[in-house]
Amino acid sequence: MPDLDDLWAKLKEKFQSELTPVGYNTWIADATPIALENHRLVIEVPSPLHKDYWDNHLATKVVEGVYEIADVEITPVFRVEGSTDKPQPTITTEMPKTTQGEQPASVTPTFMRPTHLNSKYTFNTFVTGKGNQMAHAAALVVSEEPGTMYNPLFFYGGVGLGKTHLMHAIGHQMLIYRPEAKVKYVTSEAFANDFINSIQTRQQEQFRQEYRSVDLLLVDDIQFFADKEGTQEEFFHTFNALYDDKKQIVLTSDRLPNEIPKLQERLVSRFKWGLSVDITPPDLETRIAILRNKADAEQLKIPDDTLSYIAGQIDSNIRELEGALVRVQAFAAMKHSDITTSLAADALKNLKLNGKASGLSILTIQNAVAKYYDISLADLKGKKRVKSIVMPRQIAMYLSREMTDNSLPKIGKSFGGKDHTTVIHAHEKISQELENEEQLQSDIRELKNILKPK
Ligand SMILES: Nc1ncnc2c1ncn2[C@@H]1O[C@H](COP(=O)(O)OP(=O)(O)OP(=O)(O)O)[C@@H](O)[C@H]1O
Repeated sequence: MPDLDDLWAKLKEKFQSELTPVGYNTWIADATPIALENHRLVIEVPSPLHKDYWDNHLATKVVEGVYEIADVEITPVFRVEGSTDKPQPTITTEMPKTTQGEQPASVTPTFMRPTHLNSKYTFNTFVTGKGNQMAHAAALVVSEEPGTMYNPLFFYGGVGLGKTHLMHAIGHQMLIYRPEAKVKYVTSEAFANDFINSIQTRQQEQFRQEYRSVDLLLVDDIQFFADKEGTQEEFFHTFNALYDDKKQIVLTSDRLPNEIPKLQERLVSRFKWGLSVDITPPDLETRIAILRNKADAEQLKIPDDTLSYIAGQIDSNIRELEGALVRVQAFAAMKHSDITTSLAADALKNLKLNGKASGLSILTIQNAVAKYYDISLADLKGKKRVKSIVMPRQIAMYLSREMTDNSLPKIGKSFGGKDHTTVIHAHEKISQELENEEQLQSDIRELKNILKPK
C-alpha cells in the first residue's frame, strides 16, 4: 500500500486541477485522510452534506485517482467527522475482496460486531406511493408478526428505490415491539466475507452460532451470491435453521431469485416460499413528498414549486433525487442565496453540463442495451464470454460511466458484482474502438438518443 500522506497530497493536486477553486475549497480542502488499509481508503469529511457529495460525485474520482497515482485498487469510505453512529452496513458493503496471496481482512469479523441499523431508515421517514405500497405493507406485517406470514420476505427492484431503507425499518420496528430481539443486518458480501474469515480463523462454530441464533436476519443485495458456491451452501443451511425455528428472514436483490445467475436452484425455490414484492420507481407526487420530508428534516426552506421542479428532473432513483436536493442546497450555500426554482435549475443544469444525464439509472441503460442487442438482461449482467454478449455488456458499462454519476465500484456491482477495474477496461476499450468503427459509433449514438431525458 502506498504512503497515505504522499497519496493524499497527489490526490489533492489532481482535484485542484480538475475542480473550480470554489468547488475545491468547498469539498476537498477540509477533508482528511484517516486510514489506508485492506484496500479501504477512509476519508473524514466535515458534514453529512459533504459525505453525500463525496459519495455521489467524488468517489469515482478517488478510485481512479488512486489507481492512476499508485496502481492500487481501493474502495473509498467517507465518514463524517466525530460521528459515533458508524454506518456499519455501508462499511461492510464495501469490504474489499481479498486478492490472491494476500491475507484476508484482519479486521474483526462482522459477525462479532453488533448490527447498527441506520437511524434514519424507519417507517416514519418512509414515504409510500404506488411503486412501494405493497412492499411497505408487507414490511409492516413482517415486523409485527415475524416468522409467520411471509417468510422469507423478498424485495426486488432497481437501484436506490428504498429496499435497504425498508429492511432497516423492519429491524427498528421489531426492536420497538421486542427490545430483546436479536436483529442482524448484513449485505450478501459481508456474509460471504464473514464466512471466509470464519474458515480462515477457525471460528466456523461461532459464525454459525451467531447467524443461526438471530430473530430477524436481513440480507441485502443477494444478487452478489452469484458465483459464490461455498457461501451459497452455508447460507442454505443458515436459511434452513432459521426457517425451521420460525425466525424471520428478509432478503433484497435487484432482480427476482430465478434471474440471479448461478444461484443454486434449491435457494431459488426457498426464496419463493414466502412473498416476493417488487419496488418500482415513484410517481411525481411521491417524489415531491419524499423531497418535502427530507427538506423538513433538514430544516431547509424550499418553496413547493421548487420541490416540484426538482422532482420533475429525476424520476427513477430516490438516491439521485436526494442527491439533487443536496446539490441545490450546496449551490445555494455557495451563492449565499435562498433556494428558488431558478437557482435549482441552475444547480441542476450544471449537473447536465457535466455530461451526466441526471436521473438515468444503470438499470435503465442495461435494459435499453439488452433490448437493442436482443439479449437477456441476465446475460448482459452475467459472465458469458461470447462476443455477442461481451460487446453489449461493455457498451452498457461504457454508457453507465458516461451518462450517470455512479462510481466505478457501483457500476461494477450492478453488473453482477464485477470489479471496478472491469468497468475501467470496458470504458477504455469502447472509447478506443469508437475512434474508428462506424457501426459502433452509430449504435452508441442511437442508444444515447434512446436514453436521453425526454
Ligand atoms: N419511499 C421512500 N421514502 C423516503 N426515502 C426513501 C424512500 N425510498 C428510498 N428512500 C431513500 O433513498 C435512498 C436510497 O434508498 P435505499 O438505499 O434503501 O435503496 P436500495 O433500493 O436499497 O438501493 P440499492 O439497490 O442501491 O441498494 C435512501 O437514502 C433512502 O432513505
